[in-house]
Amino acid sequence: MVKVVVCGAAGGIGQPLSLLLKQSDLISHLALYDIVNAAGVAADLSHINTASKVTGHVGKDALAEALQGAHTVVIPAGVPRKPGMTRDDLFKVNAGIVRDLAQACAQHCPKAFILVISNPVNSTVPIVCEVFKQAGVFDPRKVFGVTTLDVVRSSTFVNDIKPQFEPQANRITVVGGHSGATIVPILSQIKQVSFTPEEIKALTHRIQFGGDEVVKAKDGAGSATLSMAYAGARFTTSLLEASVRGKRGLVESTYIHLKGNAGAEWNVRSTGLEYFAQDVELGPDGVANVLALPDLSAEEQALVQIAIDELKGNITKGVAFVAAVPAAKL
Ligand SMILES: NC(=O)c1ccc[n+]([C@@H]2O[C@H](COP(=O)([O-])OP(=O)(O)OC[C@H]3O[C@@H](n4cnc5c(N)ncnc54)[C@H](O)[C@@H]3O)[C@@H](O)[C@H]2O)c1
Ligand SMILES: O=C(O)C[C@H](O)C(=O)O
Repeated sequence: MVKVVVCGAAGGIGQPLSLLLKQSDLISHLALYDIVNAAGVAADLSHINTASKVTGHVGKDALAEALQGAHTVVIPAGVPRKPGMTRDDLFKVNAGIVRDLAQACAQHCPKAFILVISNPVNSTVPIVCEVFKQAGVFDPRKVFGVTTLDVVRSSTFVNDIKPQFEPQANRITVVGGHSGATIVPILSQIKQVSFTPEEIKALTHRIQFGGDEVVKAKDGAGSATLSMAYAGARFTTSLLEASVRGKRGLVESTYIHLKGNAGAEWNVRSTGLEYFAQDVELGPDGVANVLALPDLSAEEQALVQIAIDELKGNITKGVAFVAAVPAAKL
């Protein structure tokens, strides 16, 4: 029995993500939770003739029942950006939403994998970890900031200027975090095609600010939802393949709590950070091994340093929020 819960399932990401997860034969129960409309989304998806059962759970009183027995909880709950906003501007609304959902997870499914999509990811992942630490149930192998969209964009944008680069076949490591300058794609890894320094600069900038392209094009109607649903389903599927099916060698870039994860000592030493996005090998219990950073060009080293400086503030902000305003018992 593999129960996957989507918190924020009626939203712009939640609906297409739930549709994609309904197609997975790794999931036997898909539980859709939201403060509105989850019953309708669940009724709709439940008519699809794939193996999983779908249930809808609406409002805070239904959260415990949604989370009970969860193997994996995916969290895209919260408000998206409008033009002119940074992801950090979302903190004042989303921090409390994520903290309370994390508290409920710590209480009702403490062993579940928690996949955080809600922005600002650089701070919301520390919020989840701090809540789990307070509850005495924290396992650093099991909490993930979903940064897969940066990886997906990297392959797509490289292919846009180098058509011979196959975007499906080639995964690019993206390290750091998930916002602007904290997103550092390691383009020097790419050996199939070559770039001029100007191309590297332009590509890096486009990947770092890819989210802004969508926010601008949607013009007040939100941020990336469909590409995010694709990326979220890809990460969830990789994790399920590793943890349920026992598939080995699956690697994804993801933002994690470094300390307590195998292989992360090097990253802790080189970044001085508690959290960092990096390639990890997934296994039966989540993070099996944090891979060492690949060799970086001088430009990438400078970008990582900029990311580290910004991440420090993002992490401290999330940790301080939980210390100042502990989650309410649900
Ligand atoms: N990690 C990434 O790469 C990435 C990519 C795109 C968007 N995002 C973030 O994902 C979040 C959601 O984006 P969206 O476009 O789906 O927004 P949306 O407004 O369309 O949907 C959000 C959903 O969350 C629900 N919600 C609000 N409070 C809730 C609560 N307490 N419990 C459960 N559900 C709750 C809302 O009812 C809504 O259905 C935003 O914070 C956005 O910035 C992250
Ligand atoms: O840009 C955003 O605010 C949403 C998301 O983080 C993205 O990268 O598309």
